[in-house]
Amino acid sequence: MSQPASDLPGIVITGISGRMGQMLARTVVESGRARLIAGVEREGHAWIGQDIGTAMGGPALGALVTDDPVEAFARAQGVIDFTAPAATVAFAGLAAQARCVHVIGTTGFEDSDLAKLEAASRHAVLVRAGNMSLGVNLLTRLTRKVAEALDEDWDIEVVEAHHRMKVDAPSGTALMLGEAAAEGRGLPLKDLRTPAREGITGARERGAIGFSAIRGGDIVGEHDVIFAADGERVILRHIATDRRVFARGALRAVLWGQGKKPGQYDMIDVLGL
Ligand SMILES: NC(=O)c1ccc[n+]([C@@H]2O[C@H](COP(=O)([O-])OP(=O)(O)OC[C@H]3O[C@@H](n4cnc5c(N)ncnc54)[C@H](O)[C@@H]3O)[C@@H](O)[C@H]2O)c1
Ligand SMILES: O=C(O)C1=N[C@H](C(=O)O)CCC1
Repeated sequence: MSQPASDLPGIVITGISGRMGQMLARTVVESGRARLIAGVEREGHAWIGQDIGTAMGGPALGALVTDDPVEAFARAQGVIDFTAPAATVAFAGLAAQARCVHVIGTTGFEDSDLAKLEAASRHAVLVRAGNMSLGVNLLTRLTRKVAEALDEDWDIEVVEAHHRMKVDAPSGTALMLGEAAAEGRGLPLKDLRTPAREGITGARERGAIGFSAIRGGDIVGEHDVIFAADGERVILRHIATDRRVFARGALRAVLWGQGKKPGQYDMIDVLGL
């Protein structure tokens, strides 16, 4: 891997040592369409001060890992952020101050976090999606269409599976698919969402949308949207086998966001779906 010396957009990756952080670093550098200028990690992390490439076990890239996002964002045009909700909310304020395009892949936000991201997007471009892959974003469109076409005789269930280290459930993708299904039914997801099932739950409520989560091994991300009626089922499925699909989407988003008006966007905007 080597970096082009040019006026390509400068990118900072937060959570650089993470599963997605490292995949993003490789994707940005290999693309030749952007310059990786710094990686951000938590204060006290073993990678602070090291070159990103050498910290990842490869050749040097001429970009360091830092615990100072303010300084790093000041030199950048874009921030790609797959970390954790509290970190992302803090980065959103700093990225907006630096007028960087902030691409957010982090999942697991509370409504109060989302309000803070909305506030940051008044000053800068923010692109957020619970899944940045082309396949899943296309699947949200298909889900909405199928939910529109089938009445409430068809029960909707979203089933997702991820690796053993994932900390949030349902996944951001499952929520995107649930929102798409609810949109197809003409209501917000909060009105249709079934609480997690355990014990004597009673029979299923007509029209509700249910979620189930599996956690195990190194599963990258699998999602089924099941439409179940008496005597037949329709199942829409996406399987991710490589995190590169998320990283490619994030790179596309950070390049797309350059020069756009401040506001909050998603991958449907980026992909033009
Ligand atoms: N939207 C998508 O397409 C997509 C795809 C994959 C993962 N994700 C989401 O991205 C997030 C990260 O996933 P992961 O598998 O890479 O997790 P991970 O635990 O491997 O990596 C997270 C990284 O963030 C760092 N971090 C946490 N707080 C920080 C802070 N305050 N400052 C700097 N760095 C900080 C951690 O040290 C870690 O290196 C999760 O929310 C996950 O659900 C989204
Ligand atoms: O590995 C993860 O964590 C993933 N998170 C996103 C989600 O919550 O849907 C996307 C898939 C991988």
